[in-house]
Amino acid sequence: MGDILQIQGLNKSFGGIKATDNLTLAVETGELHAVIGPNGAGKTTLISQLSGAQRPDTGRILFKGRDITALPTHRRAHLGITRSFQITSLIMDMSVLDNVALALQAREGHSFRFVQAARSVDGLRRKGLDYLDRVGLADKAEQQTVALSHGEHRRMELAIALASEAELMLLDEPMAGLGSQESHEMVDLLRTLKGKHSILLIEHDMDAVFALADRISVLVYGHIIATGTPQEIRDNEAVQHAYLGEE
Ligand SMILES: Nc1ncnc2c1ncn2[C@@H]1O[C@H](COP(=O)(O)OP(=O)(O)OP(=O)(O)O)[C@@H](O)[C@H]1O
Repeated sequence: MGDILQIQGLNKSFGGIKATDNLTLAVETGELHAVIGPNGAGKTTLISQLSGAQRPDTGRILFKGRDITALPTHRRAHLGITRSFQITSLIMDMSVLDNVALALQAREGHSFRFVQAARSVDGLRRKGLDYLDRVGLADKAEQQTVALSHGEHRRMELAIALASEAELMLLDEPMAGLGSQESHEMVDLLRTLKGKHSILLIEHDMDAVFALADRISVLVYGHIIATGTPQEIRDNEAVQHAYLGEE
């Protein structure tokens, strides 16, 4: 299938701290690739460089073979890369359906100011409801977003990510703050995306990571120390050492 994303020799420092240290990693088309690592390993800094929120000092990022290292976030989004969860995009005083409608409009390149008019268009409304249905929120469509629970907000974020129809989804800690029942539901939802989108998942919940990932890369001090299947990562001594070292 080939690689949808190639990260080549990426470096990013903050003062004396090397948050990204000669990082090389590839995400195969259609795979769910998780990046795990101890606190402060550089996961957020990596995803920020992939979304375009931060610029690497050196190194290259290729999306479908094209060098996107210097492109701003909106250009990357247009090419088919979306980042979700950690930077929330929900507008709390709008309805649940309007939030999804906004994402659909953004994809189609309309101005957000026309959301009311556009929502009345049957097609957009139907599509929005369809995405909400896929995350189990169709019955909440007309509610104010602020009235929903944290778990429901996370599912809304997923609906918005789906509405972007991105080929590459950067999922930044989708389980954060979820209870165990909600986490299970989120894992089930994310499983339904497998194969349809290429996914780079950053997540602290190891049960979720090992349940979902096709491959896992382990980041320590900004550097990938191992990449492999969940079983290979479980059995890897350097990985065990890195985690045991943390505890
Ligand atoms: N803007 C910044 N200025 C200075 N140092 C930073 C900045 N952003 C990140 N760092 C440092 O870079 C390192 C990597 O941070 P990063 O947040 O990417 O790690 P992380 O793996 O996402 O951590 P966590 O799992 O706790 O979210 C840390 O030492 C952090 O303190």
